[in-house]
Amino acid sequence: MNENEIDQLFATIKKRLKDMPEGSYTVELSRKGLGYVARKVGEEAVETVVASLYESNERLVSESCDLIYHLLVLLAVKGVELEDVYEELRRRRK
Ligand SMILES: N=c1c2ncn([C@@H]3O[C@H](COP(=O)(O)OP(=O)(O)OP(=O)(O)O)[C@@H](O)[C@H]3O)c2ncn1[C@@H]1O[C@H](COP(=O)(O)O)[C@@H](O)[C@H]1O
Repeated sequence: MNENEIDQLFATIKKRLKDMPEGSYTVELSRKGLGYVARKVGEEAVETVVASLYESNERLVSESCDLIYHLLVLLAVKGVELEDVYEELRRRRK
């Protein structure tokens, strides 16, 4: 399978949540609970908006990475597969 960066990151996140190694930020985040992870997604979304309006494209790229990472952790914590998201995107394709 031709895995992209997002597929690879999601696989790593799921592995961290399965193995629960110490020192992993993903594990640290998941231990704080669903509400905390969900709030982090909201916080990173706001930071992405601020970067797009008031900062550089470099900052926008950086905040987008934070947003994507935290969204992937949220999906993994909820047990949603990235493939389900891809499928929905394909369903919407015109
Ligand atoms: N892509 C990421 C990634 N993007 C962002 N972050 C973390 O998200 C945090 C950004 O949020 P903040 O700026 O709010 O940071 P913070 O103040 O430390 O966070 P809080 O105290 O508010 O929770 C930083 O600590 C970053 O390290 C990430 N942490 C991990 N990854 C990747 O996820 C995979 C698993 O990482 P570990 O779980 O650390 O092994 C690896 O491939 C990593 O490269």
